[in-house]
Amino acid sequence: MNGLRNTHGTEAARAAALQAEFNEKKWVWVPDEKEGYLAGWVHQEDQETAQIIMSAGGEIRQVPLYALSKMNPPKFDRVDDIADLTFLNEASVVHNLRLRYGSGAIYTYSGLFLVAINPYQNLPLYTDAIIQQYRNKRRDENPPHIFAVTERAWINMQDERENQSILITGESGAGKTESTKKVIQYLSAIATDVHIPNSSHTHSPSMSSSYVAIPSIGLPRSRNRSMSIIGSGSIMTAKERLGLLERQIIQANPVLEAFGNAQTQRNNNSSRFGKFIRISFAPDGSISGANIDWYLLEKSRVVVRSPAERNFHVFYQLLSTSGPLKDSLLLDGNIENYEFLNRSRREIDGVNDRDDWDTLIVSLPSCLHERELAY
Ligand SMILES: Nc1ncnc2c1ncn2[C@@H]1O[C@H](COP(=O)(O)OP(=O)(O)OP(=O)(O)O)[C@@H](O)[C@H]1O
Repeated sequence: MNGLRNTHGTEAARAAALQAEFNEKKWVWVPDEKEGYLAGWVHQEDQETAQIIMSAGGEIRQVPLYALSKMNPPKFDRVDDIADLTFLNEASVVHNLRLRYGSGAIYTYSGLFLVAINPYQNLPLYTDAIIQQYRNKRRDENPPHIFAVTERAWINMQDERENQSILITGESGAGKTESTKKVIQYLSAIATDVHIPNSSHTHSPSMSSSYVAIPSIGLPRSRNRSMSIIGSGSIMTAKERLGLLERQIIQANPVLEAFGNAQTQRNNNSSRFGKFIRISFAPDGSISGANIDWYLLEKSRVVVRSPAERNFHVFYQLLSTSGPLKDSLLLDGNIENYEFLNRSRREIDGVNDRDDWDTLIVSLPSCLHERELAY
C-alpha cells in the first residue's frame, strides 16, 4: 500500500515538474520536412515571424507565425480521445498518435470515431481475455479499441432494436480488411448461443469496409454481386457456434480475394473493390445469417496497371495449374504469352499461386450459396 502511494507520489511530482518546465516557455510545433513536426519554444517574435529554439539540439530557426502550431501541456500526452486536446491542430494530433503508437496503443478515439494505426505486426490485442474485458463495458471503462466500437453497436442494436453500421475507411494498406475481421471476431464471440431458425425479426449491425462512403452502399444490388452465408438453422452448442461466422467468412475469403484482390505497391493483397458485410441476428441475440455485397471492382486493372503491380490474383493462380479447366478455356500458354499479364509484375514474394488456386477450388462449393459462381 505504501509502495503504491509512493509510486503515485513520484508520478504526481514528475507531472508537476514537467508542467512547471512547460509553463516557463512558449512551446510550439515547428513543421519539419523529415520528422513532420518538431518541438521548440519561441525566443523572439515580431508580427510575421518568430525565432524558435529547437528543443532537440538548441538550433535556432526563423519560422513564419502561420506555420507554427500551439503545443498542448504535458498532461495531455497520450490522451485516449484526441477531441480532449486543448489545441486541436494537426501537429498535436500527430504527436499524440505517435506517442501512443510508440507504447503499443494503436487505437485512439477522435470524438465518435476510432483511429487505428497499422502496426504491421501481430499484437496481443485480440485474445479471448481482451474480448471479455470489453464485454458489457462503457467506452470510458477501457482503452480505445475496435472491440469497444463493436460493443457499442451491439448494445445499441439490443437497446434500440435498430440496425447498426460500422464504417471502416482508410487508404490502401491502412488495415481496413484486418479491422473488419476483428469486428466479426468480436460479434461472433459475443453472440448468444441459442439459434432460433427462420426468425422473421432480425437486426443487422452492418459493416462497410471500403474506401467509399456509406451512401455507396445504396447501389442497386444484383444476384451476382452478393454472397449469402446462411445460418445452419439448427440449435448449436456454444462450442459449435464458436467462430462459425468467422469460419464461414474466412471460407468466403479465398474466392473474394482471388477475383477481387491484387498486389499493389502499397499492399501485396490489396482489395480492389468495396465490401458491405451484413450480419443478421435473431431477437435472442444469436447469429441468423450473413451476407456480403461487393461493388466498384477496379475492372480497369485487367487491362492496365503500373509495371510494379499485378493483375487480379486469379489469373496467375489459374495459369500456375495444368488440367482440364485450362484446356477447356484454351489456355495453353504461360504468363509470358499473355499481354495482359506479361507487362507487369508476375510474382509476389512469399506467395505461392498454385497453393492459392488449390485453396480457391476447395473454398468454392462450401461458401457459395446455390452454386452462384460454380463453373
Ligand atoms: N490490426 C492489425 N494487426 C496486425 N497487422 C495488421 C493490422 N492491420 C493491418 N495489418 C497488416 O497490414 C496489411 C494490410 O492491411 P489490410 O489488407 O487490412 O489493408 P486494407 O486497408 O484492407 O488495404 P486495401 O485497401 O489495399 O485492401 C495486412 O496484411 C496486415 O499484415
